[in-house]
Amino acid sequence: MTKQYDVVILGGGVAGASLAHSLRRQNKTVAVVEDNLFGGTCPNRGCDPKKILLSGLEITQLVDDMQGNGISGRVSVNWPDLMRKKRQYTNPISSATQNSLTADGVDTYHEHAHFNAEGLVEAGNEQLSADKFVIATGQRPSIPDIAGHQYFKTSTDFLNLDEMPSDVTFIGGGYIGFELAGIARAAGAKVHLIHHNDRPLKQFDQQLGQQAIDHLSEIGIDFHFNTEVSQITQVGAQFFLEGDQFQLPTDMVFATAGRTPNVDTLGLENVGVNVDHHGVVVNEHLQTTNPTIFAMGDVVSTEQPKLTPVAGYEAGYLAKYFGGAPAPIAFKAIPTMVFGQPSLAQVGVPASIAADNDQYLLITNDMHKWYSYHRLNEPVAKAKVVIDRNNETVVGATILSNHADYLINIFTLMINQHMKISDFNQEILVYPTFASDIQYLV
Ligand SMILES: Cc1cc2nc3c(=O)[nH]c(=O)nc-3n(C[C@H](O)[C@H](O)[C@H](O)COP(=O)(O)OP(=O)(O)OC[C@H]3O[C@@H](n4cnc5c(N)ncnc54)[C@H](O)[C@@H]3O)c2cc1C
Ligand SMILES: NC(=O)c1ccc[n+]([C@@H]2O[C@H](COP(=O)([O-])OP(=O)(O)OC[C@H]3O[C@@H](n4cnc5c(N)ncnc54)[C@H](O)[C@@H]3O)[C@@H](O)[C@H]2O)c1
Repeated sequence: MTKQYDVVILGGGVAGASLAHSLRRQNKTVAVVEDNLFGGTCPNRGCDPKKILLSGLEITQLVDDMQGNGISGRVSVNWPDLMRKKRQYTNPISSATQNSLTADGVDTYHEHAHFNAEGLVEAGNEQLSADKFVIATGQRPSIPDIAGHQYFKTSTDFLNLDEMPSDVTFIGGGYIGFELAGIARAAGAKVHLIHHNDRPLKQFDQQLGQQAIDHLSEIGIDFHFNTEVSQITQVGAQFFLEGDQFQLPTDMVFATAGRTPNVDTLGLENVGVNVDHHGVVVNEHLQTTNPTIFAMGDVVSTEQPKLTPVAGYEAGYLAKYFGGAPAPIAFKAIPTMVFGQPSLAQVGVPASIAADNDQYLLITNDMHKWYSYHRLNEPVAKAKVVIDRNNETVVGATILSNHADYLINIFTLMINQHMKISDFNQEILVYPTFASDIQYLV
């Protein structure tokens, strides 16, 4: 028998679960179909577990930085213990998310969802019909198609490692490669990061990106740029990576070469939903080429970065749109950050654009001797701030520092609220803090 809903959501991740709760507040009948862990990537195998493991890097680095400045004696990461803490956090997530949906009146199906030839969603033995369907199936790690690709591990495997191997290699120098490399290094592994060109972290300011790489090289990460790995072979307990004039033995190799939208097994050809290389094609209402089917979160092919707050924002948009608000979706400036020691964060107009345009004033500061950074002996702390000369507002910022997260969020507020620098400087902020330093940065 076919079950009828107002809205059926494919994927119970960040976007799917959030939309389902919002629609229940409008008294809509809702079903969520999830084939893996409810809660999706971020809390189970992404942002949150990663950041628990990152605490090993934060704490060991802080203690290292302070040696000879009132702190003596090193600390080390106990990986199995840190992993236990991570699992204490992640293990309950899926059932808690599913229970919370059910308690809110959402029907949940723990099945793989796909559209059948009749245009209904099949979830195991059930057929689900709806006024509107929403695709929120996210992305999965891309595995480079090379000989021996079966030996690749993924970020999901990394975030669940019982033991940290002595020697690990990441192929792909983006967010995930850099973040996991820092975590592995702090846990005592010899770390290699291989990137196929000379422009890793391509979304970020090149100069500050290079300074992050210089620092990570100093703490022992081996970077191999302009290097294509074409083959992986297993030799005993190790893996042997080979490319043109390149050979590297390693204990474990991780594919961190991007992510692929989960669209291939959804039966989208049955319902006339167009996809491209980046995901589901949508219009300014997140509506696909089939007017009854919408898409949101990581699975959509849009220029916005694929991040948890973006997925949540899109879910919020669709809840309002389904509730009768007709405005197209609009995005403000979205901050992004590679977590590490230091972290690299960016929002708004990039420094590279500002440097060639008279409309903008580009202010660059080395802050590592400033009081807040000096106090903790931070080795690297730099900022590039872009100011619009026409109205004296901040329009862009890139920060390289252990505390970039604090600063980038404040710059995001200033940018999106079009706050004049003179108004910001009138605020009385807690001193001495990284936030109060912003008044010296602009
Ligand atoms: C290692 C890592 C670290 C990250 N760190 C950060 C970070 O620090 N900050 C940040 O903002 N973002 C981070 N992200 C990105 C963030 O996790 C995603 O942007 C976010 O999870 C997207 O939410 P979503 O709901 O669109 O997709 P997801 O959370 O991936 O949810 C999609 C769900 O759909 C399910 N699904 C897929 N196909 C089907 C199907 N056919 N039927 C039923 N269910 C299906 C999946 O199992 C999944 O649960 C990270 C990602 C990774 C991998
Ligand atoms: N802190 C965060 O917010 C955060 C953290 C992790 C992930 N994410 C999200 O997850 C997405 C995916 O992250 P990612 O790091 O996997 O992808 P990415 O696109 O950021 O980086 C992958 C890199 O690998 C390179 N590459 C591709 N094929 C390669 C090959 N064969 N050999 C060597 N290098 C290769 C690409 O040029 C690219 O620079 C991000 O775009 C982001 O949306 C966000």
